[in-house]
Amino acid sequence: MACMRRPDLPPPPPFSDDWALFLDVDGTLLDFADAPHRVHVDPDMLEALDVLHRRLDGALALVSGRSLEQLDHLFAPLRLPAAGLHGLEHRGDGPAAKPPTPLRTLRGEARTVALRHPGAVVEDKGATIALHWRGNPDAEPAMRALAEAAIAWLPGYSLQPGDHVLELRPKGANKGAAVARMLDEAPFAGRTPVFVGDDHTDEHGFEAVLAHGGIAVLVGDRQPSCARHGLASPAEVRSWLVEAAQP
Ligand SMILES: O=P(O)(O)OC[C@H]1O[C@H](O[C@H]2O[C@H](CO)[C@@H](O)[C@H](O)[C@H]2O)[C@H](O)[C@@H](O)[C@@H]1O
Repeated sequence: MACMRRPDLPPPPPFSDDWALFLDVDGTLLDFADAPHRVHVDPDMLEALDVLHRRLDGALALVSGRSLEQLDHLFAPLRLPAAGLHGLEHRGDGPAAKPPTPLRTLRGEARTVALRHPGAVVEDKGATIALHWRGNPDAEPAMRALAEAAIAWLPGYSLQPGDHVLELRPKGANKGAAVARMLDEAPFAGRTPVFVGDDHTDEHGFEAVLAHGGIAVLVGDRQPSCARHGLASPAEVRSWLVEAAQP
């Protein structure tokens, strides 16, 4: 896949009712906040998502690093199709495996570090754990050191870098595999897939939709990227959705 520096990406083509729309959440639909629970969910965007979900006959999904539980809480009263934990969690699958003991040990140690660095956050998502330092960048070295030491005791786990965060999560699943899985099923199958995302983990989603003849839309200016279309910011994504939802 040719992933290049493309500084000036054109906006996505006009919205089409034959799309299957896959949307990343943080940094795409939502502006970043100092901590995961401090994000604001724009009510106009929620209404637009509801309209577009129905207009696409259900083929609109959230594809996020957050858990399904978090997504349903944030996007309530909507309960959209979704893949959580970077593709690890799918609706209808059984409960995720219990977190291994070293992950629970790490959680305790990371909470101690966070207490020493007010603003740092330990986000426990069950099978995965995210160590955040956006609210206190001084916590980054200690959080990194903890995560890097813990990974040696976590066979089957990998370190997932993100935006001011390092996550420990089971290997294997990614957003591209989640998109491919949904594209095999109704109501997504047979539609033109479109993935909108901002982060490194979204590149897997971009590759999956491009492999199906679809459209990849990068939010922001991270480079290099496989995306061939772009929107400048989450605010621009929200305006784009609200406009597309007009009758
Ligand atoms: O795949 P995404 O939907 O983009 O989720 C990626 C991670 O997003 C969240 O963390 C990020 O957003 C927080 C709120 O703005 C911010 O405080 C943090 O610095 C960002 O990394 C979420 O908390 C994670 O669980 C997701 O994996």
